[in-house]
Amino acid sequence: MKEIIIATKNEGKAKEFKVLFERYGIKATSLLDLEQELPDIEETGSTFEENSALKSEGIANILQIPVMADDSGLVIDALDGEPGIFSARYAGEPKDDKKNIVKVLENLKDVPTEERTARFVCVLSVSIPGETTIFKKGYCEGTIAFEEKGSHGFGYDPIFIPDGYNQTMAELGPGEKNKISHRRNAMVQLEDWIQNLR
Ligand SMILES: O=c1nc[nH]c2c1ncn2[C@H]1C[C@H](O)[C@@H](COP(=O)(O)OP(=O)(O)OP(=O)(O)O)O1
Ligand SMILES: [Mg+2]
Repeated sequence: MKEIIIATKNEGKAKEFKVLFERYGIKATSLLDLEQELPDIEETGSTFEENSALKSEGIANILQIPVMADDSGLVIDALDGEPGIFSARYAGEPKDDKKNIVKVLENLKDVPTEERTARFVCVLSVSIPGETTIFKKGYCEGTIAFEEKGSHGFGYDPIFIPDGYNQTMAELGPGEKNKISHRRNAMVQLEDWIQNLR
């Protein structure tokens, strides 16, 4: 079976990539699956693209094989785009999904439904040693709920209601999420590259 390394230590992402790549007959291996302990890469960039490239290039340079990375986050209009690239550590270190959700709900407590628009953003980067890194960006539009609901997924899924639904991403579950997510929307743009993977 063909294999791709995903430079992530996020269990939720790793799980989704396994399912998304399985459809193409490819095994997605995350850093959580590797015996070799790889360094935590500091996300010091100022864009999703820069941070994704730091991860894919950093790990590709060490392993000397093709590596994909995902830098993603939640962009909320009423918060001028926050938490954005700071989504993982919005409520401080160490990163904590639950505290991040509490902080978003608190910041939006006086914001009415029609002004709670937001989108998930995912930038995928693929780095092959000796080649230029390629990027694909996917979005998922929605609104921020007034309370958390649902137990599937990870991160901000319990407070994100995708457009066209009246349940949160965490209520919808993986089958539906993998049809409409920002991650899926970025991945479909990589299909040609994926087909040529050896
Ligand atoms: O589908 C999603 N559903 C809910 N929340 C999500 C999603 N996608 C990204 N997010 C949130 C989680 C985290 O707060 C941040 C990603 O931060 P990001 O740096 O890309 O990932 P991370 O540090 O968790 O793992 P890693 O860098 O090892 O891939 O955006
Ligand atoms: Mg990260």
